[in-house]
Amino acid sequence: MFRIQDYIRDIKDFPKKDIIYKDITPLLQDPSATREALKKLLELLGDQKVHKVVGIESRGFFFATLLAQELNAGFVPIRKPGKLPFNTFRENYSLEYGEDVLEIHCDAIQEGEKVLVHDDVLATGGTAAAACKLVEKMGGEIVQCNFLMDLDFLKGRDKLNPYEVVSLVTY
Ligand SMILES: O=P(O)(O)OC[C@H]1O[C@H](OP(=O)(O)OP(=O)(O)O)[C@H](O)[C@@H]1O
Ligand SMILES: Nc1ncnc2[nH]cnc12
Repeated sequence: MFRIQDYIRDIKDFPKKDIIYKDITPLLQDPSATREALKKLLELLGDQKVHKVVGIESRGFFFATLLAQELNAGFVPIRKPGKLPFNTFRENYSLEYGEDVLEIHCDAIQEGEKVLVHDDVLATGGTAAAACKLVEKMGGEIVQCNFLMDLDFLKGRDKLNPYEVVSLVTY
């Protein structure tokens, strides 16, 4: 039986002391495990219509592009500041080990589009909440926020209260 946790390894004190970093590169290296994880994310979405899949830099990009292909939806990157070449909207946020800004292209989402937000890890929820704010500012409707894993002790779900939140494994 497929267990995603068998493909996620803990790296102690990365990128800072006292952080146990959840590394998904073992999952990405294994095509059948990647397929299984993708299948499970799609099962959790069900038959909800999606126009755009938003992936959050950088680890959110991997599965967001796969999800977009499977759903016949567009892929939209949300990136760290200064990386997107066209006009952007931006949002400040804080995360488990620092502060940052996220940006999205101003023409990436149209009013009324249904949007799936994907990232690899839900930790404090600051990143995903900022991504959702950007989407909603543009008139997008969040269908679901999905994650490979969530770190329950950091209470990220509390920041995503209005949305449906799913993940493949909870730590
Ligand atoms: O729920 P939060 O506390 O906001 O944290 C979760 C975010 O932290 C990680 O990204 P990171 O900023 O480390 O960037 P990376 O994906 O480029 O490694 C992870 O991929 C999520 O995007
Ligand atoms: N512990 C963690 N491991 C991997 N990504 C993260 N993003 C925020 N916290 C994280």
